[in-house]
Amino acid sequence: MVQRLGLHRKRLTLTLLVLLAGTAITLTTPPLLGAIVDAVAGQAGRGRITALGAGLVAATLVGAGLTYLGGRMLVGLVQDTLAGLREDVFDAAVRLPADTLESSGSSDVVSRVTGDVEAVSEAASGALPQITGAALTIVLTVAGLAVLDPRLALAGLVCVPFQWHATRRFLARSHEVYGDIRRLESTRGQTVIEAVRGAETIRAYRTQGTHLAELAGRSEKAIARQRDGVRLRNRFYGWLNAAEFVGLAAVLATGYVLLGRDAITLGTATAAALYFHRLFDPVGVLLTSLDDIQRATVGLARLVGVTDLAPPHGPAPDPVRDHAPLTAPAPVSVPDPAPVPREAAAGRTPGHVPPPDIAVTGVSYTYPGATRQALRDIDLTIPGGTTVALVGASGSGKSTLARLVAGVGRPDRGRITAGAGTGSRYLVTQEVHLFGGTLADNLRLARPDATDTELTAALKETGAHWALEPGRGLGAVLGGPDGTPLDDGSVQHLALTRVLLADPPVLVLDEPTAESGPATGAVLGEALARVTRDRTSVIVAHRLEQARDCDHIVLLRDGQVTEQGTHTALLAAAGEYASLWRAYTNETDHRTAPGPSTGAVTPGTDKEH
Ligand SMILES: Nc1ncnc2c1ncn2[C@@H]1O[C@H](COP(=O)(O)OP(=O)(O)OP(=O)(O)O)[C@@H](O)[C@H]1O
Repeated sequence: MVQRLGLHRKRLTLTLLVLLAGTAITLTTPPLLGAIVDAVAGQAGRGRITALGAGLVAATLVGAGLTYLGGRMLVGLVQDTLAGLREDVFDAAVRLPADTLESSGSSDVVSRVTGDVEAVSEAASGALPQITGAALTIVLTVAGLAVLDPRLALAGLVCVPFQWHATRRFLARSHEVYGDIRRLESTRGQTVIEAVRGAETIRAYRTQGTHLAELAGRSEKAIARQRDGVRLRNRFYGWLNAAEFVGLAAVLATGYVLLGRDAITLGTATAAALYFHRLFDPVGVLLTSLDDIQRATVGLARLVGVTDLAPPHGPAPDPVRDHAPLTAPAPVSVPDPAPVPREAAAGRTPGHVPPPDIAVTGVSYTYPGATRQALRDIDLTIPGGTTVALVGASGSGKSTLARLVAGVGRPDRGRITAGAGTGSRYLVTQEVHLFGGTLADNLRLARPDATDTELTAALKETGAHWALEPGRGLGAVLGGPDGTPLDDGSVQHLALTRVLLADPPVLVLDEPTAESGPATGAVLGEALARVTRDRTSVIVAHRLEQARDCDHIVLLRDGQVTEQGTHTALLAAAGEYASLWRAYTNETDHRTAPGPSTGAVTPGTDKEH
């Protein structure tokens, strides 16, 4: 912030000069009033009194005008600086590592880029000009009071110990209280967002009561802490009022004594009391602004926290080491996150960047807070350009391994490499989103510079002809309140088309083919075959049919690899995969619609990661 203000040094100097001039001119009014009192008491001529009166009016008008102008200039300067800060924060937020976003919760980041920016913005545009004006007024008024009569200035200092005590007590507690308030508000927001996102699941499991109770508990905690904040402020203001009372009483009593001894004139005593009274406002503003400053520093700390978390700009990081950053701005569960290397995007010939080998060496992983390892000592080699299917019962670790390969999260032990620092990995998760906007907008998320012809070609290549039918097309608005709703299968079809546009060398797909609508299982299967061509792909295969068509199959159980090989080899080995396949084919023989989940226990798709 200070660095950004430094960029406008000349503007800042001019602003401070205008404010200084305004304050200095305004401060001539008490001595002018004192001179009028003396002129009246000494029965001076009407001409002198009129001249003094005219001077008073002129000083008031010019002082007020300059102070107003200086304030406007300062607000403009601060707003320009804050606009830059907002851009920095937003830029950093969209580059946050995906697992950082997931572990801190999206509402925390949202509250940082909205509530916290707002707190800083309010303080900077409201409090900062006031504080600057107040500080100038205090310095010049105390100087004026000392020039008028140092004894009266000393008398006024009686109020300082009261203000000191009040401020120290306030500062000692307020940082903690305001920090708590913002944190509690953010967890309350998180509960609401989670409940809205998981509304279907909550209804299905009839846990509305538990969620409401949790929300009520969090709200009560936030309100109780807000009450503490109000109490703290009230006590602080009470002490400030007492300080003003004691100080003014001391100045008036000293003036009375000095006047009695003829040491000062009535005009000087009047000017001193006016000067002191004039200090009330700026001192009050300065000390009560501490309130805003405290809230702003809490907000600023959280904003800087966001910019510190984000990886620095520069060459695209290797997602395995540095986590895959998000490319789309909003939701946490953005399905296709990793950026596309420029060469790949520009060249866009499949295989332009040679698909690298993937090596998984001794990888173990435990979710934060979990007691059981989700993955144990996994060793895998996936040759470049081949497609590997991960199969296994629900909870065996397929999604966890897929996400680690995609660079979302780091293994606790072991390492995963995908070529020597080559390009990025592209993840399509179970939660594919339709973003508000046209079909073209939704596709260009993967490659912003794609032409309409390229978008159309990609749709045709993945067999998404339904998207180009009359009444639809690239300009059709999808998602949002005015958009055409799309079924899950079609949304996934578009996600697969995006893969083609992004053209990543490594592709990770988790549950990419839930069929529905015009995008049937067969159509999606063909699209999948097309998008995995010429890349190294890892597919979480929930239906064994998908696994059969892959080059290599890896069977997981309890976080460990129990079998691996081609479909034919695994059938010949007559092990666990072979019996799963038998069970699967028997079952599909008895059904008209294809396939159950390989997750034999619970095939749920609303599991949260
Ligand atoms: N966010 C999480 N926090 C804690 N534990 C988790 C989390 N996600 C998954 N797990 C646990 O890690 C283990 C592996 O889960 P994972 O989702 O990788 O299995 P999966 O084989 O993909 O299952 P499914 O077929 O149901 O998607 C399971 O025991 C699961 O309960």
